[in-house]
Amino acid sequence: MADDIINRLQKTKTIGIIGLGDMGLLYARKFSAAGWRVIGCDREDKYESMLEKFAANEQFEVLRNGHYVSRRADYIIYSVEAENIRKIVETYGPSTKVGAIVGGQTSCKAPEIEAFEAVLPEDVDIILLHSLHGPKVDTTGQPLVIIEHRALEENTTFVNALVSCLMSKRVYLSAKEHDKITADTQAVTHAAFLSMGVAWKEIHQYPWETPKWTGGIENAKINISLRIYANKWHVYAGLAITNPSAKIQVLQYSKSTSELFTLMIQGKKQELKERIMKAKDFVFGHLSDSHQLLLDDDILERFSLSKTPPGGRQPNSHLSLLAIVDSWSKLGIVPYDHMICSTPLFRIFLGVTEYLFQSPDLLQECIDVGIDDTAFRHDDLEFTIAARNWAAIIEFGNFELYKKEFESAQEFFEPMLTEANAIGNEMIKTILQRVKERGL
Ligand SMILES: NC(=O)C1=CN([C@@H]2O[C@H](COP(=O)(O)OP(=O)(O)OC[C@H]3O[C@@H](n4cnc5c(N)ncnc54)[C@H](OP(=O)(O)O)[C@@H]3O)[C@@H](O)[C@H]2O)C=CC1
Ligand SMILES: O=C(O)C(=O)Cc1ccc(O)cc1
Repeated sequence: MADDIINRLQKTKTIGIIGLGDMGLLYARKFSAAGWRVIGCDREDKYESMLEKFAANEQFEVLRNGHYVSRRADYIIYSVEAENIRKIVETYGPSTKVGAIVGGQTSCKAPEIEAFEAVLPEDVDIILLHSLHGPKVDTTGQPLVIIEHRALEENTTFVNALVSCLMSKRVYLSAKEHDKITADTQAVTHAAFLSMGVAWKEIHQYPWETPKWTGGIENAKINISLRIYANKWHVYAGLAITNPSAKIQVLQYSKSTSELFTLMIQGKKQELKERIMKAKDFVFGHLSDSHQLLLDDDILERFSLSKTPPGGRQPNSHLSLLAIVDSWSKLGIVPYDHMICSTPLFRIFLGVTEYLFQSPDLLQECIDVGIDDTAFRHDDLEFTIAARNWAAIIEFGNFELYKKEFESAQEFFEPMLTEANAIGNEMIKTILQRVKERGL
């Protein structure tokens, strides 16, 4: 975008952020550093502490509550818990400045739009955002979804001028398209790693202390699972529970997991192999011979949390990876089509899955282990139960139970979360660099 347009807009426009948590703060800092006038607030009862925290050292202004932000800002971004979006918009929406634009950063757009349409005056435009990464990830090159739901052309120009400082890859979608794709790239991805965490907790094992889980693929599973458990439960609960497509997809993931596991314990090797090969063909069949793998086991080998030198890759049934390919195939999803809304975690999940399915010997080894080796039976049983439990919690939309399950595993992993986050950051940086080099 031309600098003169940005400069002109910066002289007249004010950006408002309601919710100065992790993502709101990221936006407030980025926009104010780029020269925009930014005002923001968090919950009113935290006003004094927010002033203390931010007034002296930040370039944005902290106000008492969302009314003060709404009446002054030309673009107001709600960056609050998904569960509460309706209530919060009902509180501050009527105070929106005449002719302003309103948007939100919540991870599922159907409830956000519903709230805005129900509450906002008609003279207010609606342009939604969703940065597809966590608050600690560099915004450069990451997907940023923009949903121009109800907007005059001059207002879309303004929002595009504003977000250009994030240097993200802008993706224009409808709210419906966004929710359908992110159900896969986010909700199911999280369901898989949440289930791994619960399974480890249930068998009372820290995977970095057990030689069974060594090697690159295992490092990716461990680091990502712990990365999720180091975050806030409401982010994951909100994006899964409020997204209707997520319920269907997470349920299929659980169904695929239990059906594959059943074939394993029944010893039905031929049936298992046929089902896996059929799913493989659907998901990866279109890749050309020159397709370069997103990841390989070696590149992930060094990101280990283990204190003892890595003993090299160990055989595993990789039920969690077999099940994602089976569920993509059952739902008719080609995950490569979802790269436009990919998060770092999804790219890693797809990367390790692709590696497994594109390495014929490794895939055969999984099938053999699944059928002939009982070493992973208990783990796979717990994984199957955990996947079903998450699917039920999401299907019934139970935030309280989600929180309880999440925090119980979070507590189990607590001693390792800081270290896992640090190593996870390094792993993600390396992988993103590689993905970038390949222009993906
Ligand atoms: N974290 C992530 O990786 C990403 C999150 N998102 C989405 O962005 C949104 C924000 O997430 P995130 O920043 O991580 O979460 P946080 O919990 O860090 O931030 C939300 C903030 O909003 C505050 N808040 C609650 N009610 C009000 C209110 N009435 N007025 C003003 N502020 C209020 C919260 O206060 P309190 O905690 O006291 O309730 C909290 O500080 C969520 O919808 C999430 O799904 C999107 C992309 C990435
Ligand atoms: O990459 C992930 O899946 C994360 O865990 C971070 C995240 C969480 C919520 C979002 O809406 C977008 C990104």
